[in-house]
Amino acid sequence: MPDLRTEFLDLPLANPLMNASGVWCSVASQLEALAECAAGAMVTKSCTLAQRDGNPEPRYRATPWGSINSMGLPNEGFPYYLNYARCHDYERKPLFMSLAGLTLDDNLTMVAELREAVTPVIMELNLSCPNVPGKAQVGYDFEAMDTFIHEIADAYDRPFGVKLPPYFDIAHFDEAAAILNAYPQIAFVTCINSIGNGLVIDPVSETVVIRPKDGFGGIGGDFVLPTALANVNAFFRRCPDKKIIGCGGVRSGEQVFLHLLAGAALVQVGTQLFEEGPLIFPRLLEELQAIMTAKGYDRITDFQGKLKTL
Ligand SMILES: O=C1NC(=O)NC(C(=O)O)N1
Repeated sequence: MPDLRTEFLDLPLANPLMNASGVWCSVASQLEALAECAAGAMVTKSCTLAQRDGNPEPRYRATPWGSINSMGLPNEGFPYYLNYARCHDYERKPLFMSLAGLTLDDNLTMVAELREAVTPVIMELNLSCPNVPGKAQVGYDFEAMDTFIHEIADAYDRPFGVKLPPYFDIAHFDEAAAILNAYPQIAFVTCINSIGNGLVIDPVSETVVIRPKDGFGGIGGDFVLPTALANVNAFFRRCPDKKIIGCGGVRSGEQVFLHLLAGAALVQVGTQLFEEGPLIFPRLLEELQAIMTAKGYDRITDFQGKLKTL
């Protein structure tokens, strides 16, 4: 039976799977379900300094190929998730905490408090929420991204990671990686967040399917897989001293396999977890093991990051 165990930042994990921030991780009951499920790690919903209701509903819609969402960062506020982080059983699995402050100052306030808190939680700095009306994604403003990371790295004393939007231009992969490589404290890069500001239209009602922003929202699911794999592999090639966490388009063991092949150390599940719940994890692990058995791989490192080119 192939061995799915792995490690991340010197922590042992039962397997490389975890939820994507925002899915099944907003309140304690969901977080407890993730702590008990088969996933090797877990991350909290991106939090802002204060509690937020988020955007008006309907703000999420599943489609045959994935999903569109404009949640607008609804969350219980930083203290709620910091309290959960204090109570989490780290022997069971690592916990990541996603921060998405609406301003640099808010992020610095949260990071300063996280620094003081005695907890082994791993910080994932979300630079890529596409759904807060009027707020451009920091990940698409390289000067702002450099400033945010510089200030936050200064204010925080531990390794952390960043959640990036998808990039679509080689020059942008180069520029983003150059910024990240200037900060050894950035231990990992999570690629990708949803593809921002897509538009799903119902042909029968001739209407958009979500209320916020005239129906514009982040796209997840099957359609984003090639872009997710490209971003994972682009940063895997450009940031040899950092780990890459893959996110986007995972609905079966095959896509987990592809993310790992492209260079991901861990793989996050979003849309399909939203639809299927935490029982998706045993299914994905079984499917991944079947693929590894068929290919004669005994462990993840037998193929991780070993994508071939022609
Ligand atoms: O970073 C985020 N990405 C998304 O696709 N949606 C959520 C949100 O809107 O809260 N945040």
